Amino acid sequence: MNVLDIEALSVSFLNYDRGTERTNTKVIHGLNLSIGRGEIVAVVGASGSGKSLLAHAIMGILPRNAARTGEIRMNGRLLDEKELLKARGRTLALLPQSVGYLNPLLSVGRQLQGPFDSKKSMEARRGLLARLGLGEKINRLFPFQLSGGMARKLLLAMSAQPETDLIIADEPTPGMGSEDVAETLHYFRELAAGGAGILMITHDLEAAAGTANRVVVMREGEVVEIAQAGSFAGDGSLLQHPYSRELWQALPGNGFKRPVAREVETIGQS
Ligand SMILES: Nc1ncnc2c1ncn2[C@@H]1O[C@H](COP(=O)(O)OP(=O)(O)OP(=O)(O)O)[C@@H](O)[C@H]1O
Ligand code: NI
Repeated sequence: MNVLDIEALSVSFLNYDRGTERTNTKVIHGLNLSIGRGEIVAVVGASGSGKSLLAHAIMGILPRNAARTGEIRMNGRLLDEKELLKARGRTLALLPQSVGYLNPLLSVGRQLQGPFDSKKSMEARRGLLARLGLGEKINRLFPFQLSGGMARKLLLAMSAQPETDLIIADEPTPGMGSEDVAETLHYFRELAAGGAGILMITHDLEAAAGTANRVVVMREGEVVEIAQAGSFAGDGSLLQHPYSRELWQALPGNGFKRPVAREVETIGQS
């Protein structure tokens, strides 16, 4: 059984313009995705393509003005309100994209230990921080005293739960040095080896291709391709969609080719 099954997920926002006029903006269109036990699936795509909203839809934390259709199942069970309440922070973990999720008024030590966290989770978290080079001293610091990379490590540690089946990591590594990035990716591989499913949203296509089993390429709310990670190699000819190839070829090691902007494509076609 898969850890995660998403069927025909769509998310749209209802916005009120000029008082009474309502506009409905679709930001995710008919998305299908499954993650098996022990599998790492990366999600890549330009800024605004809907990656974080996908994460928030799975976690059940979309903003109030968002409307969602489609089905999301975890371990075969529909993730409705009741299931989400049981799963979040236990079998379902989120590593949020923004360090703004940290409480500015709590020291690191106090953020790290929620009221219901077991000794086992605390051991996992402290162990992870130590692996990332952060010792006990960090406990006394407050979020404003942390560098971007340190804050990111704290978020990673806070997401650690011994019973996690599915972890949604939204940009886990920006601001981290290369050794810490490698350590973080290694940690995800360990989690996967233990049977967890991992959805890793990232701008780092090389890290995605080097760590994940499959890579989901999103553009403007749509999945253009779900590729085997190994297809991101050479000149990208194993990739099905031109946009996936563009992303791959835009990397410094692959020629730095500038991606063709959507507008230019459209003008070219008309
Ligand atoms: N509360 C909201 N109301 C209306 N539109 C929203 C809201 N939140 C997000 N959007 C829109 O949904 C789209 C997708 O946003 P999302 O945050 O998922 O992008 P992303 O792929 O995570 O981008 P990034 O790589 O910059 O993190 C964007 O166009 C954004 O403007
Ligand atoms: Ni995002």
